[in-house]
Amino acid sequence: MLKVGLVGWRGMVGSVLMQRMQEEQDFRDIEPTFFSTSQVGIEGPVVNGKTTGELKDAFDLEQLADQDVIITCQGGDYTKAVHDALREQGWTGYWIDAASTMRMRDDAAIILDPVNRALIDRRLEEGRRTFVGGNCTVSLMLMGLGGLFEKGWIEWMTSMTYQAASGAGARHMKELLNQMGYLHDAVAEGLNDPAQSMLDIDRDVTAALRSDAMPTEQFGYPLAGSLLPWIDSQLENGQSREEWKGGAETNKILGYAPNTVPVDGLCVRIGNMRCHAQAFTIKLKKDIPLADIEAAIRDYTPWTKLVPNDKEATLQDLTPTAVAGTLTVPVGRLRKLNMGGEYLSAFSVGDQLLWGAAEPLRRMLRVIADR
Ligand SMILES: NC(=O)C1=CN([C@@H]2O[C@H](COP(=O)(O)OP(=O)(O)OC[C@H]3O[C@@H](n4cnc5c(N)ncnc54)[C@H](OP(=O)(O)O)[C@@H]3O)[C@@H](O)[C@H]2O)C=CC1
Ligand SMILES: N[C@@H](CC(=O)OP(=O)(O)O)C(=O)O
Repeated sequence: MLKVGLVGWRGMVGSVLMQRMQEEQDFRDIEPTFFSTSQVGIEGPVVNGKTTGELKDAFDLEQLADQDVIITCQGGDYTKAVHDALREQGWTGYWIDAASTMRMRDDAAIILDPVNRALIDRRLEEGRRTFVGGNCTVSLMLMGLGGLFEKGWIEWMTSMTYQAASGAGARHMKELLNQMGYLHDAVAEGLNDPAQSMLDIDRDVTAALRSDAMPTEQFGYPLAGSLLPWIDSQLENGQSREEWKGGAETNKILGYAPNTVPVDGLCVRIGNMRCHAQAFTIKLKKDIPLADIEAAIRDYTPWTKLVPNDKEATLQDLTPTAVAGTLTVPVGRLRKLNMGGEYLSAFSVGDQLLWGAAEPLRRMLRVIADR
């Protein structure tokens, strides 16, 4: 049975991974060992009713080297500290990672098997051993629009994102809720007073947003009642790193040479919990009929869902409220823009902790276990 070491299973992405692995009975086919960077020696999790022993030290290269597969959701610093050191020691196991650190390395493949299973199989045949989950917005975009790439119809694309707090981690999700509570508390009395004007209430909300008492330790700025048009670090060309990933990772996942299909846009954090949404402007190579476009999207993966471009269906099915906690990736608002028949608009939503983070990792483990 495959020996699998799990690191980072307690975090936000890791807990969703654990939940999905239990739902799908993945633990039946592996011998798991749980590691921690901070809780060594403490009892590990109970998995499908079975205890898993004491937590091992996630920096103990000898214990790690005993694994056939290591899955980590611990983050980039851990990857930097451990991966290369383990390889240098001669470890030839499979490393499956959620962090972005190694995504663009030549010796690593980005995994999103409903989209690039053939490429993953090729890399396995070539003897590659390092597999990394894609950036959440990129993976969710491809789960929705991969059918259009497969047809070769896209010349270029912009993606304007509406990204959830969960992309920044559990503590940020808590802070978002605390910010919402703080704003509500600041005006609760006035809200219940019919004599209070909305203008006065709004003024108090703005004052609360700007107040030093607004909880902003994690994000650094108010997100609730506002938005943050910058995600990840700053690059010299004015892009955020999150925006850069759109073009770089899309082309790598599809096995294209860099920038074969240019993808760029603006990435924005908004006040929702765990679903990333994206608005796309797609420049088609030619004027493809809308019905053909809809068919290519509808049939792409079992999880891709075409939402008719009407108001009721859109507000019912194309929102974080409808999608959170599910694997469905709805795509809607499909219409030709006034710029001409080659210009298509689209909108999609996806749970960034599932297809955006945990799901491709557990499915890669399955691919390896089934070999
Ligand atoms: N592919 C993608 O799009 C995404 C990738 N990621 C990647 O996954 C990494 C982990 O993200 P995320 O899960 O949000 O990070 P978290 O901060 O939620 O968890 C990371 C680690 O923090 C430690 N930790 C300390 N205190 C606690 C606590 N109270 N509860 C739970 N864990 C705690 C745990 O390690 P220990 O048990 O060792 O103490 C845990 O594994 C990111 O750094 C990023 O690289 C994240 C989101 C999306
Ligand atoms: N940066 C993403 C989440 C994430 O961790 O992405 P990446 O794995 O590419 O660093 C967000 O904040 O929504």
